[in-house]
Amino acid sequence: MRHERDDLARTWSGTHGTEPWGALDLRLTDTCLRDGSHHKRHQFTAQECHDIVEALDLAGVPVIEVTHGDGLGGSSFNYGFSRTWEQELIKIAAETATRAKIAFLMLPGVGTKDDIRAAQDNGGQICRIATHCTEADVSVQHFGLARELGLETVGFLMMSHTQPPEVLARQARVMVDAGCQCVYVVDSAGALIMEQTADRVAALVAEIGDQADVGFHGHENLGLGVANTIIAARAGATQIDGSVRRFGAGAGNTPLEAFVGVCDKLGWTTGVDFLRVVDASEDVIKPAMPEECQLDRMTLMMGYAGVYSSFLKHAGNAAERYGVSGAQILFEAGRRKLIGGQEDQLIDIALMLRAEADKAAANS
Ligand SMILES: C[C@H](O)CC(=O)C(=O)O
Ligand SMILES: [Mn+2]
Repeated sequence: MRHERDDLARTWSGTHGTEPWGALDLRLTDTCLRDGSHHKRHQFTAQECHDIVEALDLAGVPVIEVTHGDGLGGSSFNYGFSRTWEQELIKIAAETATRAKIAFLMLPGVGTKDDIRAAQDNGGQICRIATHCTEADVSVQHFGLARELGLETVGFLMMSHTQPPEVLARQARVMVDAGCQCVYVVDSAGALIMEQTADRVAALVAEIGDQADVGFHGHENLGLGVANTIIAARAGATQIDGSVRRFGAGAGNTPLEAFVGVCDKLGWTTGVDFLRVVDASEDVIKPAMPEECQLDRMTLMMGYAGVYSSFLKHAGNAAERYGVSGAQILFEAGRRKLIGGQEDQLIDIALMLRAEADKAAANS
């Protein structure tokens, strides 16, 4: 069986000719067990965490992110309570992985410094700190602590579509000066389109490339996850996020298994076994998903209006509760330029839409 798999991989890899960007070497992070937590409404079981980590580790995925969808401390009334405590999930992941490093996410203000210490005690090795893309300054003390603790550090500039490349580059500089070793352009809304991704990544590479890596985290809300990720890599991103089977917020993340297949064909190195990661997708990830991530009216609206992907379930809940259109809630959220942490405003928007509908009905 192994022999056949090797033959198959040899037959199909690099079949599309010379890649003008050369043979890139990328480090992939799977985020099913963190970004997918939004899609799963934070209901991962210990067994699912174990099985997913085991399968991804076997496929050779080098980094696996595990945390509540909104990062350490996210289990709350505002964001949704976890079924299994995230520190327990991190511990299970670290005990299960034989090769992969376990990463965890934290948003300053949602998580605390003590949460970072606990995540490290439970086996987390990479501390990823996320801020809105104009607020990198709130991450300074957390990067300082993470480096002091000997953790590897990654910075997340969320909602990167809202700012031009030069603003993002300045924010990346703040993170790097604080001790961040890789800054990600994070397309939280799945709103970036090809060259917009490349320009942002290139600006970060020009600003911090001699001191730190640049990464890219994509979402599928306009169906551009893989395309944006390819162009990000060509622009210099060397750390790449995705989720097997797109298991993530909104329409999901860049499908990691598809991206691995593309890399094989381009002659880029990821260290991930395409056939094994496809098996993981079918046999382990799919059964753990509540349903496939959909490219539908709601998620397309997120990409179109530039809405934070994590708002999807909150908008759906508000729409159901007040009998209004979820897509209209998201459209208005985009118009108001809401950012992560403003989930409560989705309720305000639903109430406004309800009042407008009641008024229209009374006048008709
Ligand atoms: C907390 C968010 O879900 C982080 C993220 O994955 C994104 O902004 O995208
Ligand atoms: Mn995301």
